[in-house]
Amino acid sequence: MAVGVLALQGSFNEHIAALRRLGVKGVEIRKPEQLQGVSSLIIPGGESTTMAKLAEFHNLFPALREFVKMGKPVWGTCAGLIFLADKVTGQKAGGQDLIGGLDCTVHRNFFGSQIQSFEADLSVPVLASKEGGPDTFHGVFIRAPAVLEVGPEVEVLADYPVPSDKLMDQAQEENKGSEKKVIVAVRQGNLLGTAFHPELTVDSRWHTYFLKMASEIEGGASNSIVAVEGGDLTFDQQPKNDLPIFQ
Ligand SMILES: NC(=O)CC[C@H](N)C(=O)O
Repeated sequence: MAVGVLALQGSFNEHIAALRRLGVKGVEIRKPEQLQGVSSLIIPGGESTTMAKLAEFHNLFPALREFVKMGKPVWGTCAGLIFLADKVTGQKAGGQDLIGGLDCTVHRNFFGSQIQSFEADLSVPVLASKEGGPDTFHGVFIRAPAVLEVGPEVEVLADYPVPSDKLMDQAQEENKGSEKKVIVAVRQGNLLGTAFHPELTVDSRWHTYFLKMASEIEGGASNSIVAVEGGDLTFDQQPKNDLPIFQ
C-alpha cells in the first residue's frame, strides 16, 4: 500500500515530491476514511495549532490516534512531531489537540520565532549506519520544536548542541552558563519524529529510513514500498535533481 501524507496544511507537497524521487507514491490524506487506504503516514511540518484545528474540523483525530495505536508506521516532521508527542510545552493559550503516542515532551517553538529559523549540520550516526552517506545531515529548522525529555522506550537519533544565542529568553535563563543539547530526532517503535524538515533537502536518507522502517514493521507484507524503483539505491545512487529544495 502507498504512503499517506497528511495534507491539511504545511509541507505535504514537498514530502510527496521527496517520496516521488524515490519512486514511492504519496497519497494525500484529508479525511478519516482515506487512512484505510495507506499502510504508513507522514505528518508534515507547518503550523501545529492550525493543523490541529483543521484535523478537528475534518474529524481526523480519532482515526489518526487509532492508526498510531494499531502500530502503523508514522513519521512526524516538525509540526508533525508536535502532533505525535504525548506532552507539549509552549502551546498557544487554550492548547491544541494532539495525536500522542510518542513518550516525550516537545517544546513547540523551542528555537524562537520564524526569524530565528536556521540550518545546521547534525550528527546522525544511526542514520549513516543504516542508510550510508555522510555522518552528518543538513537540518533545516523552521520555527522548530525540540524534544526536551524522552521516556525509556525512545531512541534518540540526533541531538543538537544549541549555541546560547539560539536559546529563547526563557531557555537562556534556565540554562545559564551551560551548553544545552536538545534532541531533534527520535524513534519509538512505529513512530519517528524529526524537529527539522528533511523534505526540503536533497538528502533522502530520512525518507529511505522511514520507508525501510515501515516495510520492516509491515513484515515485508506485499506493499509498494519494498518493491519500488529506487528503493534499494544507496545514498550515492539516489537521484538529486528534483528541486523545490535546498542543496
Ligand atoms: N516548521 C514547523 O512545522 C513549525 C512548527 C511550529 N513550531 C508549530 O507550532 O507548529
